Amino acid sequence: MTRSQVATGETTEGGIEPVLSVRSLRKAYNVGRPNEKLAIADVSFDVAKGEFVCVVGPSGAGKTTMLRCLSGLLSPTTGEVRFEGKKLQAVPDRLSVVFQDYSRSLFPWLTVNRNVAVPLKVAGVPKKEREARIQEVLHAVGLGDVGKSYPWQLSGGMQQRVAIARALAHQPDMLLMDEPFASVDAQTRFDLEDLILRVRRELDITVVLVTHDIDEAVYLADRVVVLSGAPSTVAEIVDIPLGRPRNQLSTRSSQTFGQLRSHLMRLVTSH
Ligand SMILES: Nc1ncnc2c1ncn2[C@@H]1O[C@H](COP(=O)(O)OP(=O)(O)OP(=O)(O)O)[C@@H](O)[C@H]1O
Repeated sequence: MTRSQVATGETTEGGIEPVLSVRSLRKAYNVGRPNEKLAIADVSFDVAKGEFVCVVGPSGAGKTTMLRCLSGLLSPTTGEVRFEGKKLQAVPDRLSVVFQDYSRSLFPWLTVNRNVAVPLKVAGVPKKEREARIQEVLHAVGLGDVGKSYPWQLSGGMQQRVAIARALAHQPDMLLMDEPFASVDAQTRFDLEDLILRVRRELDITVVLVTHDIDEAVYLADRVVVLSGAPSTVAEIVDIPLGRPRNQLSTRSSQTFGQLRSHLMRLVTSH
């Protein structure tokens, strides 16, 4: 399947399914009540296996609402989301979500090892395998030696690494991330962006990441889905033809990066 086919949602004649398919997604809150609010009017796009797709849009465009619909945490009002060919009814096993607020997503009374173990215990992974996987994912996010610490003993960036490790522990095919680096300082943010690019490459996972930061979207993505203001539609799906691996200094200072950034900036501010 070519990139443009994925962007428009076509499948090839051979019928290769995208890993995630969003069709005519519409989401209203408080339907039938005086405070009914249409957050998403009509959004369609597909994500191919192994792709990194970022979603940007003006504040209040419905980015978080959309991500919740993509994860199965919220049901669309109309339209559908398919993950690995199946219509989403609940959060599927092969999908993990990382939210912005690590301080609320980690359990402060559990050590790092035990925080990462939670989804594995829920999934019934045997103790020995659980311990091996915890070591593996903590090592992958550069936290091999803090397993016995508590989250509150770690910096914000380290806590978000724990949240990422926990999301990776049950070996998802797809990672959904909602502003995952918004609560950390600029240098830590760059480190975490590079971390997620490396982990995604090493573990061969598909990523959809919502961000309000256009530079971050261009730096990370293969394609960027730009939402219009609420109630949102897709303003444009922009290909990011920057090579990989990317580098915080050289990629961000390239001419192509600057052109893509300006184009996206115009799209987001004009909607
Ligand atoms: N639980 C809810 N009940 C009612 N309205 C909601 C609810 N959650 C979100 N909304 C409304 O839906 C619209 C989209 O909100 P959402 O948080 O998805 O946007 P966003 O693009 O993520 O915003 P931001 O960039 O500011 O984080 C907003 O007008 C918001 O007030």
